[in-house]
Amino acid sequence: MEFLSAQCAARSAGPANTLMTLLLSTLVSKYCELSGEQQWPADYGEQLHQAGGFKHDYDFIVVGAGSAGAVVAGRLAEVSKWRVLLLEAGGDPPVETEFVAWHMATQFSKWDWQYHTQPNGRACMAMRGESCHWPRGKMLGGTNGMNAMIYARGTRADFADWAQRGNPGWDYDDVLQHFRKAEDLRSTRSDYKVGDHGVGGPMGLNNYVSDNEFRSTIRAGMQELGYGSAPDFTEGSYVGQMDILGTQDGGRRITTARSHLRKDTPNLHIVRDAHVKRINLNAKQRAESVTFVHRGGKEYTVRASKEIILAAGAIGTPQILMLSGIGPAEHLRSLGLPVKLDLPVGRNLKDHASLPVIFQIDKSTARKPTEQELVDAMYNLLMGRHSKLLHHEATALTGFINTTSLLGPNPDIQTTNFFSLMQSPELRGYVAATGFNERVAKSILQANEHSNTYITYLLHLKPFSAGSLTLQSGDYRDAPLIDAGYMSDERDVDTYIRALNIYKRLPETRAFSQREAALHKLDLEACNGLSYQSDDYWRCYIRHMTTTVYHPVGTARMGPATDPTAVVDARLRVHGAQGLRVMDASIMPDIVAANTNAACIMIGEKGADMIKQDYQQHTEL
Ligand SMILES: Cc1cc2nc3c(=O)[nH]c(=O)nc-3n(C[C@H](O)[C@H](O)[C@H](O)COP(=O)(O)OP(=O)(O)OC[C@H]3O[C@@H](n4cnc5c(N)ncnc54)[C@H](O)[C@@H]3O)c2cc1C
Repeated sequence: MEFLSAQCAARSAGPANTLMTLLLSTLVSKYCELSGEQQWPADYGEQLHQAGGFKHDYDFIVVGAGSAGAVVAGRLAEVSKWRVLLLEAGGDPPVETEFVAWHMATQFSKWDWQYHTQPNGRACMAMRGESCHWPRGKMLGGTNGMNAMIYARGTRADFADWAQRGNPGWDYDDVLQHFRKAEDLRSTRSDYKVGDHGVGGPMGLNNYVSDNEFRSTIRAGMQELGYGSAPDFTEGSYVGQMDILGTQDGGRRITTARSHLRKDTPNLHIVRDAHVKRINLNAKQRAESVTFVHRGGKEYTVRASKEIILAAGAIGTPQILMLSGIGPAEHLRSLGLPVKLDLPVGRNLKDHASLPVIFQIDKSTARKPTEQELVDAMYNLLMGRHSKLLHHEATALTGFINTTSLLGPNPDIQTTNFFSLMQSPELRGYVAATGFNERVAKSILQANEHSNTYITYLLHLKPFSAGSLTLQSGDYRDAPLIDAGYMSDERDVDTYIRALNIYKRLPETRAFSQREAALHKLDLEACNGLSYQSDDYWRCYIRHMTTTVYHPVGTARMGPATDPTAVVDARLRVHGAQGLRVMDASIMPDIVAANTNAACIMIGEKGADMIKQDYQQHTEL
């Protein structure tokens, strides 16, 4: 009572203040329940800290608890006689990672590695310093903890290409069983053909919760342009607009840390805040141990009797390999690092670029979100009711189109959609997180000043352009140098021009004109003098507005020993080394024509199965 009186001087004879106090303490305890330490497996780091060292060696050490690494560690630990150690540089995920509406909230926080690309005058030119921000998750669950959760496997053609490059066992029909092993399709819609998706696996998949009716405008507008809808994207041989599946259920995110790391696994030790510096190879190139820094202080070296598996992602894995002396010899020598194995680590970096196309809509009917709506959303969430925070406006609907042929089976552009009410805080958040320079940020927000806004992001699915990743020093704390490579091949610019010429016609459709849609002309200093919407204008627009859609892959590419671009073989073993494998986005021979998380989960499942086969172990649950 005293507390309330002091805060708001409410006159209460007693019962009102008592109830108010009860309400506040209920809200606080519900909030604390949303995300607590008890949800995750124990941190072995405390025991390590107390003991000052490890009590024994491990059979397997997995580096990185991300989309693939958590799967690998969880699956290996199913063999109860194996001792498995999982080292993760981050800690437990924050509460915002739980709910889909906050999927961008961890960017630029301590749960994000916060990488940036090198400016190169070809792309990212409307960003501050002409550099794109590349967020990567630093937590249990890795980037799966901060991603937009879209679940799409990739096309049959993607995996046929992987196999044809000399990687037996990676054709679509081979990898399908590993996708399905992880999957638990929870959607009750009739869209999904029985048997196409796995059921009963650990990773829950469902359609996003969304009541945003603008989805039907997008579907109708695209239909008028000749691009219809599709029920599912199982093999990627579909094109169309579809309500995609997500690694979430009812608006709550599911990461591989949640799906694959079980709390009651005594033979799996997980150490958080364990920043791996290097893998130590002996004279016979056998990976013997891992050296890491715990909690920013004490350094430990821990031995693996069987294998070490690197799953630190497309940036972390090549960095650790190079710091361990595995990489391009000349580059390592230039930094004074020892050369153990001369391999093209860090080359062949591929990413999906993303290009926002901005429309003003609903000029006469636009409205601002109210504070009351935000409060209601939080209150409903805490009370376990239907809440806007469980909605995913951005990606509930996704489109895949082929820009060269309306009927072409393999898409070259994917779209995700972002609808904002007038003067929306979400749009301001997006502009800040993407890192647009001041002039362009202001110009984007102008589109939202007096109207609602619709942004469609054009993702270029099969880029020819490739970049590279190198070290800036031999210090493990220094972020690597990233040349994203975007638009270094003119064919990628041409694909984008074709896509822009399709999407610029949306306002002409009946569906969009009913919503008073107009393409928003951005204030791009370098492009303003060019004829608006000409190919030259679009070229300039592309080079300025291109940013990442966060899918880097390929920096430790899979391929046979005869392939001079390959780092690991088809069983994911590092060429020339023993007891060392890579299992994460780095191994992709080429980027899949879909969001990359599903393929990373599959790589983790397949990689763990290959290890079990090699040691002739079967899963014991
Ligand atoms: C904002 C955003 C949105 C995205 N949206 C989608 C989407 O909707 N759908 C989709 O399919 N994909 C999406 N992606 C991409 C997808 O999430 C990634 O491709 C995938 O998570 C990569 O998995 P990984 O296992 O290779 O690496 P990660 O999941 O990044 O795991 C690597 C782990 O290793 C740890 N690590 C790194 N270095 C070290 C070190 N030195 N020592 C110890 N630990 C280390 C990291 O902290 C991390 O936990 C998105 C990505 C981002 C950033």
